[in-house]
Amino acid sequence: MFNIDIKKLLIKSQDKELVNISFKISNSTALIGQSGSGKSLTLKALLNLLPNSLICEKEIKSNFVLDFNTIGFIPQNPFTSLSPMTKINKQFFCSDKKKKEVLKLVDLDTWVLEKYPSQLSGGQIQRVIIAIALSKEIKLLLLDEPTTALDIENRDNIIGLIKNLIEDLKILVLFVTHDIDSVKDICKDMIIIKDGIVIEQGNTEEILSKSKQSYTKTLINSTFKNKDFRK
Ligand SMILES: Nc1ncnc2c1ncn2[C@@H]1O[C@H](COP(=O)(O)OP(=O)(O)OP(=O)(O)O)[C@@H](O)[C@H]1O
Repeated sequence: MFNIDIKKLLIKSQDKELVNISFKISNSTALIGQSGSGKSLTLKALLNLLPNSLICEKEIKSNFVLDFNTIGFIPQNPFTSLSPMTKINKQFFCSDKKKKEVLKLVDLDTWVLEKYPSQLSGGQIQRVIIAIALSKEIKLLLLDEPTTALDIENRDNIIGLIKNLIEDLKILVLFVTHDIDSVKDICKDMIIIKDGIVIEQGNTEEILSKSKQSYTKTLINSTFKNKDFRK
């Protein structure tokens, strides 16, 4: 199985330390924290897409090469993520055979290839974006609140799809979300961050049921609806 050991990730602006964390990913892992806690910066640092105005120091060990070919990224807003004037077919960079294969993985038929993004629903576009990510041989999938812009039915479908993909493809997942219900469904591990610092990390079920950290408890209580899960 793949694994990543982020021994050091320090992100600073000219006058402020924004993120200073270390964590391991050897499973499907959720990254949870309030707005402004440093989740998106962490993903951008892994993608090497931080703005030039920020300083980043990182020390990462992994048992595969971490680059654009091995990392897939699913953004928050599917509606602005694809080129609006280009048919879906031209937004893939792989063979027709591979397109068919990955569209099947996300439960879409090849008819979508002849459509423009505006002709698809939000859930369909998010599936296309996941299919594009899977058209490379990725080993790590970064998800940045991938269901925020979707209605509840599409949200549940996409969460179900991601869960199946993790099980079938055996890839690592780092899942940024505010939705603790879906963390329970998808992620074996979780990392809680606050103001750029790791507050707690470990097994999801243990943290959700036994955390002693007041910050974690507040996060869980404010967003976690399925109370029966907690003991
Ligand atoms: N380019 C930048 N320059 C300076 N500070 C920044 C920059 N980008 C983000 N920040 C600051 O870094 C902190 C972390 O931001 P980040 O976007 O990672 O938060 P987040 O946890 O993803 O929040 P949200 O859940 O709202 O998306 C915030 O205080 C933010 O204002």
